[in-house]
Amino acid sequence: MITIKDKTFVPFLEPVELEKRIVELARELDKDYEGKNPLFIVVLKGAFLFAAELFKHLSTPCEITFVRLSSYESMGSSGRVKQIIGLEESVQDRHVVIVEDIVDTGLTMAQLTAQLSGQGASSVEIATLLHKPDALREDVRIRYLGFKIENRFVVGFGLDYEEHGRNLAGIHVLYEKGAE
Ligand SMILES: O=P(O)(O)OC[C@H]1O[C@H](OP(=O)(O)OP(=O)(O)O)[C@H](O)[C@@H]1O
Ligand code: HPA
Repeated sequence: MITIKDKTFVPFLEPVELEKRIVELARELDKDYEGKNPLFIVVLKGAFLFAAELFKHLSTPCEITFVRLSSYESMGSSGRVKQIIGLEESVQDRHVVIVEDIVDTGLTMAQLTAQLSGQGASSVEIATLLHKPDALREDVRIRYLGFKIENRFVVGFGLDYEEHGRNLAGIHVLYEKGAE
């Protein structure tokens, strides 16, 4: 068990499990994007560790860029997506892969995919480490998925609770009595 601020979290996905699955995702991406010079767009802050691990194992020639979007406040969605750092590159006629840490309500991904398609990308796919199907409120199609998880709050491996816990090597879930 670990304590972050006022909350207790318990281990949920170990670093070795994460790495194993991320290597598999990198292999799939290598196969699907060979010769396509994809543009990977990493959504900061949460996706920084997933992206780092993924790109270490990816060998297809590609470009990597970053945006910073924010919608989650404390332990819930604010219902609005703020663009803190936007995209510098043109996506016109590019094969784009969004690299995200988690798809929760789907609001962030629904807005970003619509924006990129509207800007003339040839294709837009989502690669996310985690997804909570029971929390989804938008029509979002995930092409590359690490783990489907229950609708419970998680931290670690890039994900935060009130900006803390991003540096944890594994994913931890909020401890709720009776939910273990
Ligand atoms: O599916 P949704 O309900 O839109 O939630 C997912 C988004 O929420 C988190 O970002 P957050 O707003 O916490 O910013 P951060 O990445 O800087 O922590 C996460 O990194 C996703 O981008
Ligand atoms: O479960 C979560 N934890 C941390 N950040 C998040 N952003 C969306 N869902 C989550």
